Order: sequence, then structure tokens, then C-alpha cells
Amino acid sequence: MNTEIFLKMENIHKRFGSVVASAGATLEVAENEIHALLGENGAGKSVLMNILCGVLAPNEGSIVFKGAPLKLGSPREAIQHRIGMVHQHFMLVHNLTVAENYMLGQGSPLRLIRDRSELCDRIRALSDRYGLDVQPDALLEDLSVGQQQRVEILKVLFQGIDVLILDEPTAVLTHQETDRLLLLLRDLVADGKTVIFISHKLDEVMRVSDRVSIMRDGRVVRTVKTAETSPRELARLMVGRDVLMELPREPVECGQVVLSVTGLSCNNELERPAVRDVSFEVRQKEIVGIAGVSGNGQSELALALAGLLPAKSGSIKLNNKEVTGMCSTAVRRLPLAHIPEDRHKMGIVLSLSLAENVILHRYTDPPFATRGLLRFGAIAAHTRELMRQFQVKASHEDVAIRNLSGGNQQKLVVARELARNPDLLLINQLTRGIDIGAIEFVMQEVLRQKVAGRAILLISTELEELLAVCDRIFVMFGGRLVGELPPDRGRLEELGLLMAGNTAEAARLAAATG
Ligand SMILES: Nc1ncnc2c1ncn2[C@@H]1O[C@H](COP(=O)(O)OP(=O)(O)OP(=O)(O)O)[C@@H](O)[C@H]1O
Repeated sequence: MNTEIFLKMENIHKRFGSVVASAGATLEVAENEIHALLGENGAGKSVLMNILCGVLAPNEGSIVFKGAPLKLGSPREAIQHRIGMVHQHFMLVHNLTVAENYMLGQGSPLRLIRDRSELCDRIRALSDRYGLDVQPDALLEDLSVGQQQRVEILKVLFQGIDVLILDEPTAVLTHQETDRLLLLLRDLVADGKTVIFISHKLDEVMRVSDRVSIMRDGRVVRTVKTAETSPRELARLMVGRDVLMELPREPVECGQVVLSVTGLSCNNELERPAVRDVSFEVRQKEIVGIAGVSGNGQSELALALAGLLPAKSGSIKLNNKEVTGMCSTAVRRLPLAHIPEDRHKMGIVLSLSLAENVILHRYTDPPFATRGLLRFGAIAAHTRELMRQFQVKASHEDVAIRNLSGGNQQKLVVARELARNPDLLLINQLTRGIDIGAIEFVMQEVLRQKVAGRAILLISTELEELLAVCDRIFVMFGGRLVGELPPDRGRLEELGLLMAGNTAEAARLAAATG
């Protein structure tokens, strides 16, 4: 019997100043398995994996790989040992082609790969082997997020790895792209590779992994076989209590119209039509959802409503007042809060502290400023209160927000925007990157905001999120609103057909089921 340890990280400690990210984590991964890593935001998953791929050096602890001690000084050394990682934020250069990206960091590309066409042939061959559909001459900036991810995965495979680590790979993928990725992970394992992936999505973990390790407070607290566990047990192991999968909702009477959108059309950044003749209303005490596969105009709709993308035609009214054409600074003064889809591009400034990010749009408002002077005490107290309520894990309100885990950054953005007490809450992807316990809390908060009288527009690619809180759900396809449904699980099939643009079949199904 071969008793050689394949991969073991033992008693790993990692500190950043006073912050303990790894507190003696021990993780054992078997050869040729898909091993999922779960845990609350800030539990230390990314840090542990960054140690395994040579990005971070541990303060203490050891790694054994294929029976021998492994000491890594850089990601390049990890690749030499056949361990590679695909990070949450891709490390690709957008204005280069796929092949050019693959040449980067390979030393002298001309010497390594003398013939460019040979490189392209090798990329094509590997892409065909795994059905990845990666074209070596494609420009990165022309590719969808899902395609870019396949380029990134292929790049790591191209370097000849045995262990592939993925950090929340499905967070930004459509459902179809997710299905495709999960199949790919299985193919890789069939081909002799070992996969470790970080996820917050329990259904995916249950579908694809062989074993699951759960991290809490910088340690691995349990490793279980997927076939012997359940989503409920995993949630409990992660959060330390039962998580409500269904939220209690009381019926509430809607009030006046807060947001009224009529015949709105706008182009995307490339000046192509993205939102086409969209009309809808959102009332006080109402949560209206917009479902759809990403890339169907939802992002542009959110940007137009936030004053960040000009309308080509149509009108947007807030509290019966025309706001179409207002600049983003003027829109920001309106009673409107915005949780953007991409927190790094729009929600936060990574180099600023938590406190500075909290007052980003309000630094001239009382109580944060009086007579042009910032009131640091009031700012710090407000930030600490938000951190307490939303359990944002950070050592201090003065640390740069870039040092927070992804989920904790998102929680701070959600906390900041909800605290503005707006008339309209515009949310695009509420729960992206946050753990299941925090999702429950954030969704309950949104429901509380509704009962308190807010009008809420919730754009999401997560149907479960929409079904849990919305009063009505519109489906967006090809820039248009193609249907409106109640949040009824019995009509999931119809919802799916509309999301795929199959309106005729959806209408037939609706008629057949009465
Ligand atoms: N460069 C850094 N400087 C200071 N603290 C850091 C740094 N990187 C990570 N941390 C801290 O280490 C802890 C663990 O972070 P990590 O990113 O591993 O969490 P995670 O489990 O991946 O969370 P999430 O699910 O939110 O992505 C967090 O408290 C985070 O703030």
C-alpha cells in the first residue's frame, strides 16, 4: 500500500501585524480528488491557498507534497512543483491576445517558444483536449468573464500543473458557465489532476466535490466526505448555528411610486444598444427583482439609474421628479443608495481606510463634517457601529480596505448604503462573495428596509436571492423586460425559459398551468 502523503499543510500560521489570518491550519488533500474549502468571510481560505501557491509565506508551519517537504518562495516555484492557482481577480493583461498573455512571465518567450505558431498550436491542442474553446489570437478585452476564466485556467494547465486551486471560481459566472466549469473540474480529475476550490455556494460544493474542509477563525475545523453530509450540516459547521434557508416574510401594503422608468434605452460602453425601451415602477414597501443571465443589459440599467450611464431616450423619475440626464454627483445627492455590481470598480477605493470608504460620498454631510471640518470621532464611531452590526471582520476602522477579505469588503458596502436610509435602494448583486450566514443577515436587513418604507430594486443573477425577498420579478433578456412573474417556486421553469429568451414557450407553459 502506498502511504505517501500527497498534500498536507500542517499547523500553518500567518499573521499580518496584529491580524491572525491562519491560526494553525492543517489541511490534507488526497491525490486526484476535488476538495472544496468552505468558511465564513475572513476565515482564512484565500490566505491558506495563497500560501500553497507561493504568493504568501507562512510565519510557521510546513507543507508536505508528494512525500517531500515543500518550501515555496514564489508562485513560479509553486508552478515548478506543479501547483497553480486561478485567483478571484484574474491576472491577465486586457490589451494583449491570449497567446501573448501566455508568453508573459515565461522568461525569454523567443527562446522558450521560438515559433509563435507552435505556441498557438499547443494552446489549441490543450483547449480542444478539455473542450475549453480558447482561441490563441483573441484579444482578452473582447472576451466575456467566463471566457477569460477559461483562458486563465488553461494558462495554469499550460504550465503543466498537477494541483489546480480556484478561488471562488463561480462568483461571477452565469449558470451555464458554472455548469460548464463544474464539468471541466470533473474532466481534470479524470485526467489525473487534483482540484481545490474555495466556494460559498453549497449546491456547487455538493454537486462536484469529493470532500469538503470547513475553516473557522484561521483553522480547518472539519473535513467531511461530500456524500456523507448535507447543505444544512455544512452551513451549521461553517456558521456554528442553523441558517435559515427560507426567510419569514410578512405581507405589507405598498405605498406611493418612488421610481418610475418609462421607455428607457441606453447604450453600453462600446456604444452598442444595451437597454431597450424599458418601463417599470417600484413603490414604497416593495422589492422589485430583475432576473436574467448576466450580459442582458442589467448592468447598464443599474448604471443608468445611478446616473453613471446616459439615457438615449426615455425617462427616469424619482419621487415624481425627472432625474434623467443628471450627472452622477447630482444623482448622489438624491435619496438613492446604490450597491454596485463590482465593488472594486465602483463600491470602494482599495487604498482608503474602512472609515474613509464609509463616508466616501458623505464627507461634507453632518455629522461627519461641520463647517468644512471632518469630525473624525463621529466618522470612526459610525464605522465601528456598521462593522459591529454587519460583523465586518477587520482589526480597526483605520486599516486600508484592501486588507479585508472579499466578503468583508462587500459587507461594508452593503452596510454603508443601507445606513443612508434612502427612498430608493438600487442593488446589483447583493450577496456576491458573502458567506451563507451573512447572506441570511443581509437579506433580512433588506426585508426590514422594505417594511420601513423603502422602495427596492434588486438586480440579481441568483434566482434563490430573488425568490427569497422579491414581491415581483421582471426578467430581462436582450436589453428588454420580457416578462413579469410572482416569486413563486412553482414557476421556476417559466422563469428559466424567459431568461433564455424563449418567450413563446414560456407563454405556452403559463397558459397550460393556468
Ligand atoms: N494583506 C493583508 N493584510 C492584512 N490582513 C489581511 C491581508 N490579507 C488577508 N488579511 C486578513 O486575513 C483574514 C483572512 O482573509 P482571507 O482573505 O483568507 O479570508 P477568506 O476566508 O478568503 O474570506 P472571504 O470568504 O471573505 O473571501 C481576514 O481577516 C483578512 O482581513
